[in-house]
Amino acid sequence: MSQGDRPITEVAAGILLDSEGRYLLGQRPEGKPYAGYWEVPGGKIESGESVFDALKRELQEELGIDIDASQELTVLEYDYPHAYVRLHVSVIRQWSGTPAGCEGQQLSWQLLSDQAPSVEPLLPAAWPMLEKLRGLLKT
Ligand SMILES: Nc1nc2c([nH]c(=O)n2[C@H]2C[C@H](O)[C@@H](COP(=O)(O)OP(=O)(O)OP(=O)(O)O)O2)c(=O)[nH]1
Repeated sequence: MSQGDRPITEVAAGILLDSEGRYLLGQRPEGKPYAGYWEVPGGKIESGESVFDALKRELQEELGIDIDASQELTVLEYDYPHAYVRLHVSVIRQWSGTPAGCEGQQLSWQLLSDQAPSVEPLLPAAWPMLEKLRGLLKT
């Protein structure tokens, strides 16, 4: 699929939410676009994969955890200089294992009640995800 003449990069992103209202951010490793920026864990959906399949795979690869279920939160599009991305964002409340930075990335748990994360910079498209999550938890 494409947006104008730009191909769309489909991405699955997963917000891990713990019982204390904290969510997890990871820092993009060197070598990727926006290296050093903080993001919600996830990555590109490969051909033939469902959003959930991609999320499960990415969370295993990046964090070393296993998930059995996720809740769809929102779909967002963002036009970066390097790519036009469509982010399928899900919330995960249960997982097995302890999240670790398997690709050498730093991780940081953040309180959702705080307006801004204590780490920066955040990928631009991560902000609207956090707003959606706050909205979901208010209802
Ligand atoms: N995971 C994630 N990606 C995001 C977020 N916000 C945002 O704009 N993106 C964009 C950045 C990238 O263009 C794309 C994700 O691709 P990626 O480079 O992390 O994917 P990947 O791990 O499969 O990468 P690759 O090394 O296989 O190329 O989505 C976010 O919060 N989390």
